[in-house]
Amino acid sequence: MNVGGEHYRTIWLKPGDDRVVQIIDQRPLPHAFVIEDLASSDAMARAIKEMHLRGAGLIGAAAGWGMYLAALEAPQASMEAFLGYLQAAGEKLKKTRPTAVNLEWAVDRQLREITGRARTPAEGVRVAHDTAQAIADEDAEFCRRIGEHGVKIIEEIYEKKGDTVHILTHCNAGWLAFVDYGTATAPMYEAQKRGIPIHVWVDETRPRNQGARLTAWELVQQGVPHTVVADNVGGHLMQHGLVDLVITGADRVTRCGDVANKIGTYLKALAAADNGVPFYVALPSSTLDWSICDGVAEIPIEQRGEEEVKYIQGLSDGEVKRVLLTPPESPAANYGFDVTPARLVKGLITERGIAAASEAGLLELYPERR
Ligand SMILES: CSC[C@H]1O[C@H](OP(=O)(O)O)[C@H](O)[C@@H]1O
Repeated sequence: MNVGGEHYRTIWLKPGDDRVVQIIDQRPLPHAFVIEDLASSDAMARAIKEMHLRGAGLIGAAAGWGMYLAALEAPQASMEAFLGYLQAAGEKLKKTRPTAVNLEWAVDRQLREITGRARTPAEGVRVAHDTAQAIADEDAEFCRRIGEHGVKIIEEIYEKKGDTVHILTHCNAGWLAFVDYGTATAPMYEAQKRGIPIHVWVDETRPRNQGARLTAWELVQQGVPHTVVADNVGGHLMQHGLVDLVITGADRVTRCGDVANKIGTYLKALAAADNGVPFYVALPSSTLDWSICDGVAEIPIEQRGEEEVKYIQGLSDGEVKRVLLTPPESPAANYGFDVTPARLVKGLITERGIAAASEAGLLELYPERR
């Protein structure tokens, strides 16, 4: 990914100090670009919970590196004490955010690899390091492949239309939400590379405004034409033929194809269905939860603090400020995610190809899950 012409990932081990993980702190974006050092598993847990970093794939990679930091700080005297510390650190990391399944998946993968491959704490540290790096590299590679599969949808629309393809996206499922490329944005970047003219409608995504702050910033960095719209504009745009395609990310997708994603996604899918606009969801397989089918009943939905709804942050006189938006007495509710039923999803763009949003469709791409 591109920041001021320089290539960055969203998370990496600090050059020259392999006891420190570095991340892009997403809180001051788009007004300041800040790199943060994280030197303990507690610091990583805090960074996930307080959303210094966010997005399903990135919190998975962060959990992987968080377990590596836990391995460094764990007692090294016996394997039993070492593993006990890692179990507890894993539980702490898993509790930070409940909806994106990547977090749980990365912690469990680390525990499995360490218990299966290490005989001493020193070996455990090495395995934790290699596994964290593998999770991050895999995330980037899977997103790259999602771009290659997803671009075919854009290409097809362009061939029929012969004019700019207008794509609507919600929240930030871009490279900031993963290790590189992103999911919803990967097909857009691939289209741009292939010379297909695109324009992106960016939902602002209240209350934290990941669309207005992060997706818009990413698209500026990549030079992709886009327009930020208030969250409620999508239906109007679709009614007037101004959206050819919707692509969003996902935080958890059930084996039956139900999709949990940022609050407001469901309303976009309803509007898309009513207007015959294809609604696609892009995700790596680390976002699939094979253990559940009914997303509305079974996916835990994160509720965050009311201050995220009541206050808004922006740049004023060169300073990032936070101002109160509501009467101070009004209580606010902050549901972070909603579930879009599989019937509203035209297809799931994965690293292995595009699947129908159904158990049969997913099993065709992932036969080892049968
Ligand atoms: C597919 S991950 C991007 C994703 O991240 C979101 O949530 P958050 O910013 O709260 O971590 C959201 O659901 C996006 O679509």
